[in-house]
Amino acid sequence: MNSLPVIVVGAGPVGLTSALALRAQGLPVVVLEAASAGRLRPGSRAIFYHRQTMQLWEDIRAGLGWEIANAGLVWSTKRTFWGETQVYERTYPFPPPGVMPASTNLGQVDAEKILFRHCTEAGVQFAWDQEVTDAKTSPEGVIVKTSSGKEWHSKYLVGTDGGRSVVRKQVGIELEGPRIEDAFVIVDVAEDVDDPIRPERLYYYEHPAVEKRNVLLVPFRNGIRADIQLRRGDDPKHFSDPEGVKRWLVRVLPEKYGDRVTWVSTYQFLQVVAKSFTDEHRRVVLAGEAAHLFAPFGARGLNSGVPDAIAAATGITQALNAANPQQAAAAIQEAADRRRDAALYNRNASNLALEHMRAHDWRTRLKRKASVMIAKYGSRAGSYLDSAPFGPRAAARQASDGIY
Ligand SMILES: O=C(O)CCc1cccc(O)c1
Repeated sequence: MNSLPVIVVGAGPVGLTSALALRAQGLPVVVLEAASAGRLRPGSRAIFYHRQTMQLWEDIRAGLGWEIANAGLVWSTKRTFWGETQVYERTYPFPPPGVMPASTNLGQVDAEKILFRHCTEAGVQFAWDQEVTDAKTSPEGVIVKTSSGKEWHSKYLVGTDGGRSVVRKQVGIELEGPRIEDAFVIVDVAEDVDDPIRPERLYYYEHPAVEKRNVLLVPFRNGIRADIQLRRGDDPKHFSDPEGVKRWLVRVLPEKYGDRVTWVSTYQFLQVVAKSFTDEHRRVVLAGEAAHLFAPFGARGLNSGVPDAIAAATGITQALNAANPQQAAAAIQEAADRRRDAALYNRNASNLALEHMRAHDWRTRLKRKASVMIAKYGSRAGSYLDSAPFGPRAAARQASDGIY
């Protein structure tokens, strides 16, 4: 059987980005996807794309970053409350023409539709209904078996098949890290386009209408994401079954949204990173959720999956053009190590956000309380309260040239 230069496993946003980045290098690409053509995954999932992410998309495919920027909703005001008191507000000016917004907000399903169209226009080949059942690497390449009974041979493979990645398991790479005990319920509601809420990101510590639970509201194009942080001892079902969702949702959003729920999910977040982003033969590179899973606060999931995908494509291109096998292996290892370093940095950033929200440590509780007391006298304390639930603003500098 002829060996393809590279296969991508998984047609989610990171897989589609890998495919486009490989096409940008002039390589033929086949994407294997377990689902059938046209599948639509429920839920908003990733909704928040940083400017760097849109710029990376624009770099690999002219017009793509801008299309996603324009398709999304740009909220320019963020506000934070402690109980009933507003402790911070900031409004950003709209960027001048030609400058990408600092972020845009678009449901992952809609971003995927745009990425998929660009992939087909760029000549990416898709093989649907191809659930990977077996993946083996050797010094020569990769052999993948799929549920359809087909066997696929390639020199390299990008594993973007999500948190339960079969590719990762097949090549014997484990995820390391904890599961956070606190539970969060995340709800999407459809926006009322004739009478939308103001496009503002709101964070409430101790929301008075929901017995002092923390609540985050993030508007995105045609929708709003509402997250509630449950208390220890709360029964997640009480907040996530249809009646339960409605009970708390209509206390944090106008009543009409109680009948506009489109998706509900309960999470206990994993904060895990793969032990290695490549296999022993340097033939597979893991990217996105196949390589790391973080809590969404700080939006470091897809925003780091995109640079993972591009690093994998660059490493594989270098390996295919390398003068000898040692040089090829070094190119793959370098890409894998760089993105693993970035993932460790991103996990730490996400851990800091979670620790701030959970406030299990007395020092965090003290710092938060002190900040509330002085927030009315200056914006620094308020700014801390506003940004801390999302972790440090900085991207993974040392690890990834300033990208997530
Ligand atoms: O305000 C921010 O910087 C991030 C807001 C956000 C967006 C999407 C998901 C999430 O958990 C937080």
